[in-house]
Amino acid sequence: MNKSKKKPKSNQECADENIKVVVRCRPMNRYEKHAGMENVVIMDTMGKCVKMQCCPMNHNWGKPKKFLFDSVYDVETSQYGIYDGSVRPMISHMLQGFNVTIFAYGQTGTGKTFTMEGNQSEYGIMQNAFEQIYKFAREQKDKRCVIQCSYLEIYQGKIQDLLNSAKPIKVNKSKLKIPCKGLISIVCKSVQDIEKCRIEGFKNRKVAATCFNEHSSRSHSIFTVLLTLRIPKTKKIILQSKLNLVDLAGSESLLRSEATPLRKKECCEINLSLLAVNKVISSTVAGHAYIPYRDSLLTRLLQDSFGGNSKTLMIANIGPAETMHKETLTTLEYAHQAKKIKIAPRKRPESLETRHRQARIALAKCQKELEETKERHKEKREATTKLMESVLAVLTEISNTEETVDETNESQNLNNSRNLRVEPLNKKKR
Ligand SMILES: Nc1ncnc2c1ncn2[C@@H]1O[C@H](COP(=O)(O)OP(=O)(O)OP(=O)(O)O)[C@@H](O)[C@H]1O
Repeated sequence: MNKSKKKPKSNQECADENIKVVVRCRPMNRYEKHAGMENVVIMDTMGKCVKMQCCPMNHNWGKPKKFLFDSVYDVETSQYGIYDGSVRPMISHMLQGFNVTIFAYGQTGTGKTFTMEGNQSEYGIMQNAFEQIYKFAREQKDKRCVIQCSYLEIYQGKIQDLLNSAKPIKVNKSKLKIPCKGLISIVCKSVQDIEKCRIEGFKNRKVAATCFNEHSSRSHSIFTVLLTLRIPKTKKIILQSKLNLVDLAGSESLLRSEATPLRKKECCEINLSLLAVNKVISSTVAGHAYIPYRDSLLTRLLQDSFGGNSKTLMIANIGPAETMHKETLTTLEYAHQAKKIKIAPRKRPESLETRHRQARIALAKCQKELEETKERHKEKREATTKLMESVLAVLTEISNTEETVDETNESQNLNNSRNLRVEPLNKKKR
């Protein structure tokens, strides 16, 4: 029998333009090199594919696992290389009015903070993004461009304002959307201003040495840039968009970390919130009606990036060493799954204008229908009145006729009775 087998869709075919997933592999660190570890990851930048060798530690050699992504960056890729290849187009979307989220995801010590924040010698995504945004702002000669920023971290299930550490952020648990009321937002007139905020906030982040990373972030951080473009005379907003730059804390194995009780507690919180991210990704991809955004603060804050009105870039950071094999595989599997999420962002404020226009059109349509119905009713009422009049006329005529008939009958009866001869009752007919 000639059974036509359905060709399985490759990840590229399922690709949704609104969520891009790229993978970046950091070089072996000093410790890994010193220990002479095997490299278990092959980064095929041209083929946009990551091949994962089976782990020599598990003596489980076989065919390497293959994962396709939107882009793949190997150890040779510079910070600017990843910016130019995958981040610049996202910032361009933001400058066109879309909300954009860029987040670094992966195991501890794989280079998430390095990718987002850079170091003294190389800019990270954040500084390069600021340059691009302010270049755009400078070009807006006849418009007023306002850029604001806020910077928060989620540490042990609490939100902390990194630009105003004195003020705790109240979490409104009943609200599903944005639970962080009171977060400070600073207007920044230049790249220097916004960079000052980033540095200031970065200093306030919870960082600690762990056995995997000397400067491990113990919290998830979200740096938000809000761009508003107005016409100076009318103050009308012609463009408003938001950029979320997210540096997630890395997942780490409790069993493998020789951690203090505090580090273990932090580790549990981090792993739980990352698990919540993974659950949100799985449920969204599976098309479940209920997506568990409420499982953690992180997923509540990132709700828009996974299923709402945002274009999203996920940078999955991995390490090449055999000791990280299991964690790298998990990161790649989740990143691969995230690629299948479908989101439909709308431009802002075009979306607002569009919605207003659509509402106006709908209103005009309703008014037209109302008028038509009124007209139809008027016609019907007139027809009904006419009909009623005709009915009345007919009824009147009938009653007149009846009266005439009655009168005729009465006079007839009278005549009849006059003509009647009263015969004696006892007279028999012959
Ligand atoms: N692509 C890279 N090139 C050179 N060095 C890198 C690269 N990626 C990471 N590193 C270095 O690796 C170390 C760990 O990186 P980083 O702190 O950014 O990891 P992380 O994923 O943010 O970790 P954590 O989740 O624990 O915060 C740093 O010293 C960093 O400079």
